[in-house]
Amino acid sequence: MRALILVMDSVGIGGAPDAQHYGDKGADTVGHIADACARGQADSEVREGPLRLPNLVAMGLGHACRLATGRIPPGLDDVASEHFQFGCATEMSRGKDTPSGHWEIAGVPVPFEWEYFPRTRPCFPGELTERLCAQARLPGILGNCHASGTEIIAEFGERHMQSGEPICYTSADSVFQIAAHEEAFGLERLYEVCSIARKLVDPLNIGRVIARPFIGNSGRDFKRTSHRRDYSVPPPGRTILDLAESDHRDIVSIGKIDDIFAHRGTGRNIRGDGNNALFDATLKELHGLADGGLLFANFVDFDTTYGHRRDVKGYAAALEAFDARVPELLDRLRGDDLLIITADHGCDPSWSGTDHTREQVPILAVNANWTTRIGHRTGFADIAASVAKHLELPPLLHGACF
Ligand SMILES: O=P(O)(O)O[C@H]1O[C@H](CO)[C@@H](O)[C@H]1O
Ligand SMILES: [Mn+2]
Ligand SMILES: [Mn+2]
Repeated sequence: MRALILVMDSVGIGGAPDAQHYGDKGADTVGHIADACARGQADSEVREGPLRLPNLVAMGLGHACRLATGRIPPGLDDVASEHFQFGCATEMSRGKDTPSGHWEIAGVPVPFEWEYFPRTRPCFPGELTERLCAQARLPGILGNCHASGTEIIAEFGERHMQSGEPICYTSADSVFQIAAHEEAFGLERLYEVCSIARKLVDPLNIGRVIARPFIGNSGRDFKRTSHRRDYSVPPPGRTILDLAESDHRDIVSIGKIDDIFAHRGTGRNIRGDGNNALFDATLKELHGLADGGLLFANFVDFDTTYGHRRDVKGYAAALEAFDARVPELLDRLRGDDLLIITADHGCDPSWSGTDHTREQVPILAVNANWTTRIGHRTGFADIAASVAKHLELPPLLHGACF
């Protein structure tokens, strides 16, 4: 009896009742990708035609979409197998960011409002910039605005390599992001600057500082590397990971889960460069996961490589690639294991801007002993509540078991 939570980062399914407060009314990551595919607008060298996700659809993805928005997106209308349970969930936390989504999945909705940096230029308070430069011995910073991470390194990367000023930017999330060249500036040096920044933004109630290292020689070929690191504040309550740790369970975190939970209760952490490598790591670690253990994985490419880049074709291909690997996972499950595939927020690649979108998320579950319908859940915390019950851990403060 083990439990697995797989988060497809940003794979929202639309229909958030409060989406209009975020400027996201109508945003629908999976739905709009499926629409573009059906129109033949997502054909590429690696895929073509309608969106094909036979395995996730068999798990109930199409029906989860219908629960959220009232319609099954084109291509996802096959029957769900009775071996699986499906549902959808609205988020209770007010942030549509990665930590808020993951913490809520883990049983801790965010009870407060994050602070955000304004859409001005400069976006960071002068005092913060001055302190950072003084404490980290920097000649200055570049950027100092809201930006897309790939666009801003193309714009300022070369100047950064010459001057040694890191590129600092933010987004609609509560983040202070620092991009620097891995060789010219140095990876360890970047991490050091981020640690200093983390302390400086603590009193400002900023959720994360993010190191964004890149390589390359010019604006035309700069490429971000997998050495990204997130400096998050710890979750504001006991998560399913904390419960499992207190009970000495075997815990494995895959990908950036470890950073998102500020290394609390995250057990053995395995990194991987891209969704495929993360899937390999998930399969490998599942093999060694002890009875009563918990595996928590994040698949970041959907969000970082396609959602924020507003790359519909790439996102469609990434969904199909993930889907194609689902049977490998199902084959390796034991009869009494619980698997939940879900998401933390949306990032509709057809939407304006480059930020996340407020959406509902799918809950696709497999557990041989379950017959209950998951249906429409208020709050992602029902996932943790159900995992706690399954693993025979004490109940969490929030959430109701499916
Ligand atoms: O544009 P990039 O650098 O990918 O940044 C994105 O990634 C951040 C953290 O996930 C988000 O806040 C968003 O701004
Ligand atoms: Mn995310
Ligand atoms: Mn993101």
